[in-house]
Amino acid sequence: MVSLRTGTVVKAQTNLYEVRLDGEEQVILCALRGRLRRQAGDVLTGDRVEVALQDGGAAIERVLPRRNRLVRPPIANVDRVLLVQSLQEPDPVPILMDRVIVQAEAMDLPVVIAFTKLDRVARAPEDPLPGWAARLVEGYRLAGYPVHLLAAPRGWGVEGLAAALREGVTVVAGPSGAGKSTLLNALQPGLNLATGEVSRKLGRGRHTTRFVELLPLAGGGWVADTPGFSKLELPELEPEELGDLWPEIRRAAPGCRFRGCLHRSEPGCAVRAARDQGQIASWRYQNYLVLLSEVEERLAERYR
Ligand SMILES: Nc1nc2c(ncn2[C@@H]2O[C@H](COP(=O)(O)OP(=O)(O)OP(=O)(O)O)[C@@H](O)[C@H]2O)c(=O)[nH]1
Ligand SMILES: [Zn+2]
Repeated sequence: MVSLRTGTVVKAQTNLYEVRLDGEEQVILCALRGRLRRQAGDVLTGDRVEVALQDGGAAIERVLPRRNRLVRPPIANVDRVLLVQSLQEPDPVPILMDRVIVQAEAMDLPVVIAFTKLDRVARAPEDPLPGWAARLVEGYRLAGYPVHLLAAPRGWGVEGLAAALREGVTVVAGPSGAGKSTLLNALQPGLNLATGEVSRKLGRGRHTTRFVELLPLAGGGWVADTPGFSKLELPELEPEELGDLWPEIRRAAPGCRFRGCLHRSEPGCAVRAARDQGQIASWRYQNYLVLLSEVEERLAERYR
């Protein structure tokens, strides 16, 4: 008797796959069905698969269509990017955050922002933030991103973030030392990731071939054990496309006088008007201009 079931690959290794069948807690080890075997490596962590269960054995029969896929880490069907950034040590560099966000936006991935180490800049979770931090949070909230403020070792903000990650698969991004491992440990007390471990797993060492694993979170949902978006390069795009990757610019742009407005110095620019009215944070707008120049320079180099 063969029974066909669907499930999710939680860990793809060479020719061996850990699959969690829908509706079950347990993870089973699967081989690949012949025809798929030639394309090993085409089955990724996060893939939705059809599994044939037959006395004693389990084999992946088919990979169901993917909604998306990341190259680094190799993972399919990502639901969101969690951008983790400490409020202090390392200090936030907003344009670096915006570079990560632009990459996620280019893939249509929702972004959730978690500012960690709140206890370094506030005595209590409700205390007002220093001005610079308040402007940072405000700018991202104006853009429409959910922003969480946390101090995981004190339990501040952990529940709210857990609720935001309850569904689907999350890939974490953020600089070394931002508190990613600390945060994941707070979200899944069984994990016991050594602090500093996430980046070691990043594979900054050249020879690391490691397998991405989806870890279940205590409050529901899954998180990839390997961070993504560590490259700060912008995706290939035309200058006119950059604004689409900034939600607050995207919303205002239809009001611009000229189609193809780059929102720099064109007359009748609704994006600049929105900035003047405080609907777009001026630092976000400035970062957009910096990245716009970068996109233009890269384009110019291509024709040189
Ligand atoms: N005060 C305070 N310290 C924190 C907080 N979160 C993390 N830390 C500390 O910050 C340091 C770095 O935290 P990690 O969790 O290792 O950071 P990471 O992002 O995983 O770092 P990499 O693995 O290098 O990418 C550790 O010493 C943590 O104890 C926090 O909310 N408040
Ligand atoms: Zn404009």
